[in-house]
Amino acid sequence: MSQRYAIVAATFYRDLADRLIAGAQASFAEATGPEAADGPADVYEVPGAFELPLAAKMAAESGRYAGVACVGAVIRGETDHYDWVCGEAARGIQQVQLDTGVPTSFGVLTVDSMDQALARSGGDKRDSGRHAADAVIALLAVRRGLAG
Ligand SMILES: Nc1c(NC[C@H](O)[C@H](O)[C@H](O)CO)[nH]c(=O)[nH]c1=O
Ligand SMILES: CC(=O)[C@@H](O)COP(=O)(O)O
Repeated sequence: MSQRYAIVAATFYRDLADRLIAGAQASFAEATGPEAADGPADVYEVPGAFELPLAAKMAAESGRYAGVACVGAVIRGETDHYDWVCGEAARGIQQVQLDTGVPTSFGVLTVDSMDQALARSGGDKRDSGRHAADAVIALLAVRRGLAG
């Protein structure tokens, strides 16, 4: 039975979420191979990045997934709301993986503009969705290495 993964996506910016999900799915599919014909990752959606940690915790504790990739985009506005959303998403996601031992990655764009977000979701800068899945795969490889 090939490993299964969860992608938890904040859809505050729908188009950016779709780009990030596609990147994560591509990475998980490459890691799993063709046996998972319907794709090795299940996608769960939440309204915004602030909800990512609890959804990731639910997925990690379900026992169904080898790892969880969290994706989303937070774009700075006029107030300090950006700081609170980003900070709590990052802190919460990190706590999930430390508490559960299930690799749970941070693929949340924290940017000042839509252009910056587009460039980092499969544009000319990077694909943070793919990187989030890559990080899950890498942590699972560390565990396999330690298991001998
Ligand atoms: N401004 C952005 C948000 N804000 C919403 C919060 O994440 C949260 O859903 C709300 O406070 C209710 O708890 N979320 C993003 O993902 N991106 C943003 O730019
Ligand atoms: C990141 C945010 O929450 C942001 O979109 C909110 O915008 P504002 O700070 O102008 O209220």
